[in-house]
Amino acid sequence: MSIIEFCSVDQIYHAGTSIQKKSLSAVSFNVEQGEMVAVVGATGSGKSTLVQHINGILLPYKGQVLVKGVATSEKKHRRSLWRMVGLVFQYPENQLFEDTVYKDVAFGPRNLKLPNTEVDRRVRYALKKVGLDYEFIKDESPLNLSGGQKRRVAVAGVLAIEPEILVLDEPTAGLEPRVAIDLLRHLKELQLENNTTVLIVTHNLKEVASMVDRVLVLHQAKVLFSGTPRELYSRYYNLPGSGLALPPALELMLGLEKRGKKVRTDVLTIDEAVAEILKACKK
Ligand SMILES: Nc1ncnc2c1ncn2[C@@H]1O[C@H](COP(=O)(O)OP(=O)(O)OP(=O)(O)O)[C@@H](O)[C@H]1O
Repeated sequence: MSIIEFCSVDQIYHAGTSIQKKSLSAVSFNVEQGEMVAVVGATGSGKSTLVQHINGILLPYKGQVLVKGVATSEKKHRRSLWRMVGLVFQYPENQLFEDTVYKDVAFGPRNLKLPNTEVDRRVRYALKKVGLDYEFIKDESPLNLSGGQKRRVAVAGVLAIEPEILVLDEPTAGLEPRVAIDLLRHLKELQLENNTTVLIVTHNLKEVASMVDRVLVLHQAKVLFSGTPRELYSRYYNLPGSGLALPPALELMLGLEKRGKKVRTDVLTIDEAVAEILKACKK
């Protein structure tokens, strides 16, 4: 059984009014336990709408979303769904409201009525997972932190709930590239160490292409493609309107191919591109 199943899901905002808007149309896909999936697509394609179905903030207008085999619409399972699925909204740092980092990260576990020792363990664990030094940062006011630090604290607040499924809507938006890559690296570690299922909504597939197992491309409320990043890039030209940018390593390979060099055109990383260039030089 897949951990997440979307079965022919339609979503309509303001249904039955003159301003109704279909933002998901017959969306079907599965996510396996422990997978890391990127959700990409042009602005307005339905990415945020889609991920808000996973913890039941939005319920399907038609069809079903199942998490561990249970429909998100089942009221009696709501609490366990919220514990299982951690959702990090766009710009989550706007929701930091406590006077210290410690209290902010502890908010979720305290809400779960966990004993203080367990709350403390989780705060330490979550801050470490996002690359922050517990002793250094725990008593700081969130207001005094840099943008990147605030983002990490906000993500730590969700990690402290220890969700089995972690959904992040544009987690690197507005961060400088070095900070963004570091945060993504920590999310990858979390996936690999804890078998956490991770879904990342992003405009920047280039940034995550080498770390995700699968990419889901949305286009005008529909799933246009679901497969590995390599499969996606090898079919890139068949995906008009997806608004995808190529990773620099792949652009380099396509440039070489245009100049008559026989190189692989499914590379994702600079290391792979270097290996191809060295091979081409030897020929
Ligand atoms: N609360 C809402 N009320 C009405 N329409 C909405 C609402 N939220 C989103 N929409 C519409 O649904 C469609 C999908 O929006 P959504 O935010 O899911 O797209 P997205 O792919 O996440 O876009 P972006 O990349 O710009 O964040 C858009 O046309 C949007 O205008």
